[in-house]
Amino acid sequence: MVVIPDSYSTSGSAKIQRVYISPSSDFGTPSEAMSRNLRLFNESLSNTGFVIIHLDHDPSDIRTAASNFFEASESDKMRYNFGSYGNPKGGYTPVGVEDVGSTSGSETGKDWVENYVFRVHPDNDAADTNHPKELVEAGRVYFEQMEALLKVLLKMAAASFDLEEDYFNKQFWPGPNGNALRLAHYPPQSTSSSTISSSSIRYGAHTDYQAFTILSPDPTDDLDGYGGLEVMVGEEWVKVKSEGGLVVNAGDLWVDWTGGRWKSGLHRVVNPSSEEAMGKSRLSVPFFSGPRPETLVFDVLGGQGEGGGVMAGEHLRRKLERSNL
Ligand SMILES: O=C(O)CCC(=O)C(=O)O
Ligand SMILES: [Fe+2]
Repeated sequence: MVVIPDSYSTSGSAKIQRVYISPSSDFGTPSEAMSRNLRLFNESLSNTGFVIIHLDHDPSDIRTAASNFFEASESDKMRYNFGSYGNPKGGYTPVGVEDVGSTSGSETGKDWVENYVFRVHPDNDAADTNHPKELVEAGRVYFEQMEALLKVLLKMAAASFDLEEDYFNKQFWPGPNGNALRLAHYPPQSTSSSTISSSSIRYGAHTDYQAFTILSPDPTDDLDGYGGLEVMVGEEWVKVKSEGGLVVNAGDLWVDWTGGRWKSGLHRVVNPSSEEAMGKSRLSVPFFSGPRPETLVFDVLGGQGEGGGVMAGEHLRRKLERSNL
């Protein structure tokens, strides 16, 4: 039984809503509860670009596998570096390479994060590249859970705009699509790193590049002094309190798909402010989703219009180039 905490108030009238969903939700026969959830989902994404999803979910296996991996020495981890961040094979990227803020014009310098990325689909099987076995096994299970949830979210999106149930799902499957799992590890900041400048934060302000991102945040994010994920609502940075839910946000493509009705919320990960939290690491697990790269994304309500539409893969490529400069 999942208990949903009270809906999440932020500044002004814009609220990040909490929505309970079950993976077996049938959007073809809407019930009263379902209509309410759909309304909150739509409202939350329109006002903030974020929504918190509560469901039966246990990320402990992937979190344990990721923590074990990041504990290894730098040279061991570098054996799994297969190129720049965003390369098709994924793999390990050390601290001091990515600068995600530059994709949205914010200047905080290199991000204080190391990460591991992989994709699982028939034409780009994670097992074909030399990924660490323990990570891939736990990752494969988690990836499948995220894809199941994504399918439900895409149905909710279609229902929000009175489109046929599989309107968006058909743009993702059959793949290969833009889905990718990222394991993000933010090392303790009490130990200084020469690759990082003093203006750096854990992850600079940015919007996500594709469709939905489904994030399992670090549970300590809810505590005061621990930093963590923040989203810009109106003119204010607001701390995202997941309270056990998964944080879902709409990436840039939703702005194109919805003609701007849904926001691609600007977000960042800030440094801890308490002495205690500075000595702790943070681990988050975002799952990014995107349609097949050749998908032309245009306003589903307004039509394709004059020269409208953005090619999903092209948009992703441009954003990744900027983040690695
Ligand atoms: O670590 C987090 O909580 C957020 C990560 C993020 O924004 C991203 O990977 O795009
Ligand atoms: Fe993000």
